[in-house]
Amino acid sequence: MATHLRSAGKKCTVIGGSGFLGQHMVEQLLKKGYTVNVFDIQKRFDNDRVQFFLGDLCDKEALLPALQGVSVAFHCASPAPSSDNRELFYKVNFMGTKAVVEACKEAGVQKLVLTSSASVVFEGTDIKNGSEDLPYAKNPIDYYTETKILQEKEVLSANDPDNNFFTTAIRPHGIFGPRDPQLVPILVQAAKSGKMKFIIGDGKNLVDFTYVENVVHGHILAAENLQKDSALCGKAFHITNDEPVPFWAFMSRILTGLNYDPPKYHIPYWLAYYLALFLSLALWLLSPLVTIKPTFTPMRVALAGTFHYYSCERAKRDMGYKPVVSLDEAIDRTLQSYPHLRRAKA
Ligand SMILES: NC(=O)C1=CN([C@@H]2O[C@H](COP(=O)(O)OP(=O)(O)OC[C@H]3O[C@@H](n4cnc5c(N)ncnc54)[C@H](O)[C@@H]3O)[C@@H](O)[C@H]2O)C=CC1
Ligand SMILES: CC(C)=CCC[C@@H](C)[C@H]1CC[C@H]2C3=C(CC[C@]12C)[C@@]1(C)CCC(=O)C[C@@H]1CC3
Repeated sequence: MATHLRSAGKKCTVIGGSGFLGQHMVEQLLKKGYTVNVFDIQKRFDNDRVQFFLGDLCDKEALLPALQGVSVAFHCASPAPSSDNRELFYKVNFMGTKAVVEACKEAGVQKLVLTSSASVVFEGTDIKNGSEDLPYAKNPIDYYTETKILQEKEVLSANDPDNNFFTTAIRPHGIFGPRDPQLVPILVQAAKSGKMKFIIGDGKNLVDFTYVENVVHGHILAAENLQKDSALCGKAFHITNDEPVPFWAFMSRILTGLNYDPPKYHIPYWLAYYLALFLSLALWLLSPLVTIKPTFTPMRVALAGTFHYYSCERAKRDMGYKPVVSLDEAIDRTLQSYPHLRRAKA
């Protein structure tokens, strides 16, 4: 059945709809004929076709009005990974997700689609074409990932066909695209301050970077295929561009596309990792006196220096997923969307 027919008359709520992924979700859902509510702690855009509900997702009572008459809830809210705030991650990603599940059940929402992360299985060592059968990381790379694991377990175990409540989780990796506040802006900031001179390791490590529209496509397919007895119930799915790319080739392409020099000197992975670890320990000791956010954290070094790419075969098989925008096209569109970050040519 054509997607627009299946989605006719569907009402959904995007929790975290003011964020980078959330805003792209809203745009595509509207295009596909959904009626869209946004629930978020902040309002970051205006759209007459969207009903906004401002509130904290940890508060079940605040969530309930946003979920009335809704058949699908997309939960893509999270504190930013760079906030590095353990209590906040635990409160929002774990306790808050429990409140989301409870509120969905109470409001009679039938489907809950969580935005998880492929990092839930990443421990800082190589993963090549990893499937969803990999175990959750025993030693997650940071507090953010630790609570993404708790969150995913909470949502998947809430799948309850007897009570007409179905859940699934999408695990994207390295989302990028127009309006992303993380990847390109952080990279350009690092280049401006002369910190993008080194390639960590030999530069051959393959990584998934996933264009935001492909991630959105995966979420919408998940919602439309999630139903009683479907293979999606209570399961997680990798959504990638299906084109793993050397991490440093991707970074170099973004940098050169914005007129910055690509990194060219190599630094051994272990040296970069221990330098970053030493720096974060030093900054932690100094934290009562000064707050400095380092560009190179042990987590970022691990992400930049190891293989970590994932198979999306399960999503292809069970929901008919196929990336809709190629990596080349995605990079071009992304570069064009950041004219303000482009360095003027000398
Ligand atoms: N950006 C990436 O590369 C990846 C992101 N993800 C996941 O995708 C989801 C979306 O990420 P982004 O769009 O990049 O983040 P974002 O920071 O742009 O958006 C998150 C949104 O959640 C909202 N939010 C945070 N705490 C809230 C609360 N207590 N109550 C209500 N709303 C709250 C924020 O206001 C924001 O609008 C997150 O769950 C993230 O963990 C997963 C893999 C990779
Ligand atoms: C080495 C360096 C300073 C690179 C700059 C780019 C980084 C800011 C990004 C490269 C990989 C990205 C990534 C995430 C955030 C931004 C990067 C570190 C996530 C941690 C975002 C949240 C997730 O769930 C996993 C992502 C993995 C990749």
